[in-house]
Amino acid sequence: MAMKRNKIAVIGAGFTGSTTALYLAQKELGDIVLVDIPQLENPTKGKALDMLEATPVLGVDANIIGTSNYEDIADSDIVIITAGVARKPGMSRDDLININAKIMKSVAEQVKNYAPNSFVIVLSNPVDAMTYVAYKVTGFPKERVIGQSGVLDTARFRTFVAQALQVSVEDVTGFVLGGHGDTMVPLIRYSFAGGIPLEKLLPKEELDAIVERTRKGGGEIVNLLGNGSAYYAPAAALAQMAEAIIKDKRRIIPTIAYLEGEYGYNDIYLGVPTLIGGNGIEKVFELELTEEEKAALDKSAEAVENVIKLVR
Ligand SMILES: NC(=O)C1=CN([C@@H]2O[C@H](COP(=O)(O)OP(=O)(O)OC[C@H]3O[C@@H](n4cnc5c(N)ncnc54)[C@H](O)[C@@H]3O)[C@@H](O)[C@H]2O)C=CC1
Ligand SMILES: O=C([O-])CC(=O)C(=O)O
Repeated sequence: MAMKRNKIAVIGAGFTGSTTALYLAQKELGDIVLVDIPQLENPTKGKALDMLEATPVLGVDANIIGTSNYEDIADSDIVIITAGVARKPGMSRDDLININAKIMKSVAEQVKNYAPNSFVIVLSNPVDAMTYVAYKVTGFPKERVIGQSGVLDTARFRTFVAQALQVSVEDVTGFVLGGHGDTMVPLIRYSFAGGIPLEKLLPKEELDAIVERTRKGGGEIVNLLGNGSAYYAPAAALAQMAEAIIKDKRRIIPTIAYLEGEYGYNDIYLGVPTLIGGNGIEKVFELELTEEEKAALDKSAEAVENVIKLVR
């Protein structure tokens, strides 16, 4: 049997979607279908063609098309959903719930119809609740519907730690649990630089400040950009998750997973450490938490539950 390239659909060809498509092409992970609404069909085709014309210079083979026709996502192996509205200064991610839930429902219906065997990776905010909507509407098994927050949140944490220590970002690992909001729970106890616990390398006040900056990391970019939210780092996170599935890398990375009893929560999507490979989410790691850490996670889960309640 002839081998075929993977097919990856990216729904929403705005800042995060188009940047993700470019990273996917650069990593030569498969052919890419960029989808946006009919009113933006020409700009979407234009972005795709422009990217395609970069491939000879980049030295990668990937077909890239732009479309507003969902038939074009037929039989995609992976569908990345970035469709929706981004927040502006002064807004919280949760303020997007009504408008983005509507968009997510319509997109998830199309994914269910045209790409029934795909792995779905959700970015649209509020992302924990949007991943829940995608899961319910597609009816796909929980292993195949995954949300992105933790790779981005730990990337921000790692950046700030590396800056403080003046060391390579590669040697810093982070660990963030909970919802993708200001209540997220970066766990210092599980974070290291070159295997050395961060608590041995930085004073408590400095670590506390890094935790606080990480929690508000999305808002920091929103305030700087003025009219939209982060996209380079979020897109890099999406490409890493797609790569983990396509190459069956069996990476241990934090993702937004459906919980059925893990950490004491039920019928909720929440950020937790997971094993990601060729079958999607292959495992949720349940760790012992201190009382203080568990209380912080409970608070974050409650904030997520309050939003999911609105779409359940
Ligand atoms: N989970 C996370 O860590 C992050 C989440 N986000 C979220 O991702 C979403 C996208 O952000 P950006 O790309 O910056 O926004 P953007 O506004 O640049 O792009 C969104 C695109 O979605 C399109 N769209 C709307 N309805 C659609 C539909 N039914 N089908 C296809 N496309 C549709 C819009 O036309 C637009 O082009 C936002 O909700 C944002 O809050 C952004 C960064 C990080
Ligand atoms: O802050 C936002 O609205 C976008 C986002 O989720 C992030 O950059 O973490």
